[in-house]
Amino acid sequence: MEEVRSTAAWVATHSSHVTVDFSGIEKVAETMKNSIPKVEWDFEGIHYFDNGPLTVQYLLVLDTLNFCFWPDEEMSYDHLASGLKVTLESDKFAFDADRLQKYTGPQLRKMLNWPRPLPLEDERLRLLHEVGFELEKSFDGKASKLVESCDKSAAKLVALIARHFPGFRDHTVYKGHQIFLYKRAQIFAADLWGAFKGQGYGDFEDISSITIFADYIVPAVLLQLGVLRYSSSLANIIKKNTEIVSGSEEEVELRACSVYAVEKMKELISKKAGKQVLSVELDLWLWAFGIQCPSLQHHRTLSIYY
Ligand SMILES: Nc1nc2c(c(CN[C@H]3C=C[C@H](O)[C@@H]3O)cn2[C@@H]2O[C@H](COP(=O)(O)O)[C@@H](O)[C@H]2O)c(=O)[nH]1
Repeated sequence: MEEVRSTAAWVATHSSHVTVDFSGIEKVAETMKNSIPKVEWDFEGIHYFDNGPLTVQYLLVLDTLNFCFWPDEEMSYDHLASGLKVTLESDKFAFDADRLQKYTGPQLRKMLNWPRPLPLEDERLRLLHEVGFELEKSFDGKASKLVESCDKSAAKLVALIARHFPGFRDHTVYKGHQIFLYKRAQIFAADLWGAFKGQGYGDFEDISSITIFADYIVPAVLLQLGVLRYSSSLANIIKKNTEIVSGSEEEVELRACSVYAVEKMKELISKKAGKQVLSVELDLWLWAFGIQCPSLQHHRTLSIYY
């Protein structure tokens, strides 16, 4: 999304807690120019897929709830993806718009096979209800209709989602400037593209316009790769597992500098390799690398956006 790229760049050129290290980017680009990383979408084998509209419904529900697992140290993304998959395989009407509007906490925990309250459980329910209500009101209850109305444009899909679903409006004000990150809206487009291998509901002419998804894993990976640098006070906060407030300068700089750094990395690798690399591909490689590093210390922000 252009407004994600340009506003993330504004943060990166005005930041102080997090800075982008271009020599780090150069080094990573140099190592990757010949072997551009290809991580398979669903490399874990945990997602529902039937090559049809029900998969689109599954991915929208998945990305409605795809945030903030860290408060429960036993919970991670794969519990969400696989729990929703099992739910849909045992009841193909489970994600119908009217059903989404009525789920309760105990029902959601049962879906995810979770023995205790989920992190931000009330918010997860509110967001599920919101998506069910809006799908019913504007898209005949079907996420596939939402995707069909975006003319094969990922950017249009992200804009449509931001317009219809307040819970996906991942933006903030940083030093008086509005910054757009749209992590869950963009990852929904990328999940469609990955699941359907660029065909059918995943056929986007402008998938190259999607940036990385500003979550809490990728910034930590970029720090480890020497692509990002943290101030000593920020490094300390993260080391002590102290929470960082949503909307704070530190949080916005962690997320936006990650987007900007990978956009720069993408440009450099594409130039060196002589062919276009996608941010979506770099993201998946960075994220997969991150979740395999058990010692990775990421920042902790309570957020419904990532
Ligand atoms: N940047 C980026 N962030 C991603 C993903 C994914 C999953 N992508 C699926 C698509 C294809 C693959 O096969 C994956 O299965 C989740 N996340 C974010 O990470 C955090 C979860 O971390 P932990 O608490 O350790 O599970 C949380 O903010 C979540 O929103 C990604 O791809 N990129």
